[in-house]
Amino acid sequence: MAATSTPQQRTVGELGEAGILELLRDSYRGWTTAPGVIGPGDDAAVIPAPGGKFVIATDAMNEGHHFLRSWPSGVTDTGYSTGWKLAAQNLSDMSAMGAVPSAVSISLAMPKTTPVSWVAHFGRGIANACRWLGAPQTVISGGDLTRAETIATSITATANLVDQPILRTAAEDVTGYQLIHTGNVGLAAAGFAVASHPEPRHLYHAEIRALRGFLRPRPPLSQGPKVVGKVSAMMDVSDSILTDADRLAAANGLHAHIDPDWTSRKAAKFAEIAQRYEADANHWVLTGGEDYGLLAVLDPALEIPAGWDVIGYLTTEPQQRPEVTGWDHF
Ligand SMILES: Nc1ncnc2c1ncn2[C@@H]1O[C@H](COP(=O)(O)OP(=O)(O)O)[C@@H](O)[C@H]1O
Ligand SMILES: Cc1ncc(C[n+]2csc(CCOP(=O)(O)OP(=O)(O)O)c2C)c(N)n1
Ligand SMILES: [Mg+2]
Repeated sequence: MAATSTPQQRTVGELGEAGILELLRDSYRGWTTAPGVIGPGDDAAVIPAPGGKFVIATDAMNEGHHFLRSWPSGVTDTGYSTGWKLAAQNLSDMSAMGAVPSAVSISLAMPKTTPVSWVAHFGRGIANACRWLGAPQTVISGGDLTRAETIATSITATANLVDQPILRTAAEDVTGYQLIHTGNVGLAAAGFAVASHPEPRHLYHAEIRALRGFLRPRPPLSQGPKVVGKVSAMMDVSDSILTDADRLAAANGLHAHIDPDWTSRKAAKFAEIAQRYEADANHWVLTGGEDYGLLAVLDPALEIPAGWDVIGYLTTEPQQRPEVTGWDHF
């Protein structure tokens, strides 16, 4: 190791692959084993799937497109928030199928100049998201480590079904069914505005809350498995209410009507921040992504599950939409 650098300045280039792996293993110590599990260290891991089938999905977060280490507003991320958010969004996809997470496999590509502390915080963020979001049974099963010009991360998550999976397409005709939602909405978009502000400024409590929602989202993980057998279709909201409600509706050959009163009620919470950032809070609620709430389709004859809001309904009538309804990478 170079004698010239302090622990804070050390980079992964000084550690080498084996050293980085050791560091990562250390940062999520205690998360790599469980009964019946063969964890990191072999060519692949072995994870129990008691139902005979399991749920699996991948989501990536790349520097410059999903996160920055240093935002224009002066807000910085040690790596912890990136790890947290990467885990959160993958666990959210599991919950949106009505499943309980079983494992996450982590891919990390980064420049040689990446601080060692970034990697340690990244690993800690993943483990802590699993713990505090209510998925402490999740095993960190391993991953992959490579070099790249900027940091590129992804997680492949697996989960076990509690019963049948909840798909985007319902088994029955859902015309006139209610659209229900649980979780945050508009909060991450407000936080994105705060983080992106071109210069540092004093942040008020509501802005710090929004920032936290953007950097470390809190998907309502327990709600997905809880509504199995109750809702007819479901997905999580990563891109925006409008984009994702339209996707859910289209998967059922329908259109999504979103209640303007619900939008205004949600937007009212962001009135002050929106004013400060010369933004439209309604727009944050409808077109902002990254809150990872759940959107589901419910038979109007059924009781609204606790913690969910009715936000609209499915209809055969096409709906008016703004030109841009949400996030699109391309
Ligand atoms: N590179 C890929 N190869 C194959 N399928 C993909 C790829 N990228 C995305 N998909 C699939 O396309 C669908 C939509 O992806 P995405 O919009 O990322 O979903 P989500 O919002 O749930 O993360 C998913 O079923 C996903 O598995
Ligand atoms: C540096 C930076 N620029 C822009 C954004 C905003 N942003 C990036 S991805 C995204 C939405 C969802 O991401 P995606 O990768 O499409 O998730 P998926 O649909 O696959 O779950 C948003 C609003 C951000 N988080 N960070
Ligand atoms: Mg995806």
